[in-house]
Amino acid sequence: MQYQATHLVVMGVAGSGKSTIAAALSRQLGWACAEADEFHPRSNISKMTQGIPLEDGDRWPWLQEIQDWMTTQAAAGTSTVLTCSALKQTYRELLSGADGRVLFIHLDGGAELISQRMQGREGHFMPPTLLPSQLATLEPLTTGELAAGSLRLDIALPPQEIVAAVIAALGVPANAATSSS
Ligand SMILES: Nc1ncnc2c1ncn2[C@@H]1O[C@H](COP(=O)(O)OP(=O)(O)OP(=O)(O)O)[C@@H](O)[C@H]1O
Ligand SMILES: O=C(O)[C@H](O)[C@@H](O)[C@H](O)[C@H](O)CO
Repeated sequence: MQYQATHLVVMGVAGSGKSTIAAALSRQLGWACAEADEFHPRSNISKMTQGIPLEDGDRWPWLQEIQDWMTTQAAAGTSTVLTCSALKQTYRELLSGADGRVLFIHLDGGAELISQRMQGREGHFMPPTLLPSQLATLEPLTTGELAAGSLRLDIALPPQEIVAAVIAALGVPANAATSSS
């Protein structure tokens, strides 16, 4: 099947490096970039800021908005890079309903490393105390999802190696990926 657009959903728990990797991928591929956190209603941000984990009911309308955004971009022939936790397979199924080819890039790593990174950053609404619930909710990519082209990458690698691995796996035409970092 020929797709008009590809959507790379950079997924994983809070603090796994989604924003860092998505920004670099978007820069190198020249694709539009969006942060799923910008689609959350104020009530979701308020909950998380208070250290209260989101539930399915908080996430469905938010995920639908993100799916709609991807479809709008695809209608204009625009490929995208998105950050989105996409913790459960059912959430990924909803996102995969967007027009275009939807691939997930799971930034996978251990609790200790992610916790250290969350504690090392400043000015973010997400408290490190929510990491255990994020990890408990996470459903790793299934063999079916991996066979369909989604990828799991180890966040112990430096960002430039993660980005290079994604671009190599995508097999994008040489003119779509630039050498700038
Ligand atoms: N591969 C990496 N190696 C070293 N440090 C990294 C790597 N990826 C991200 N970081 C650092 O880890 C911290 C968390 O990364 P980032 O904010 O991109 O995660 P996130 O998944 O977008 O978080 P959130 O979902 O909570 O917004 C940042 O300080 C970032 O600079
Ligand atoms: O599904 C969720 O619980 C949320 O999307 C969280 O993962 C955060 O919004 C994000 O990671 C920012 O820290």
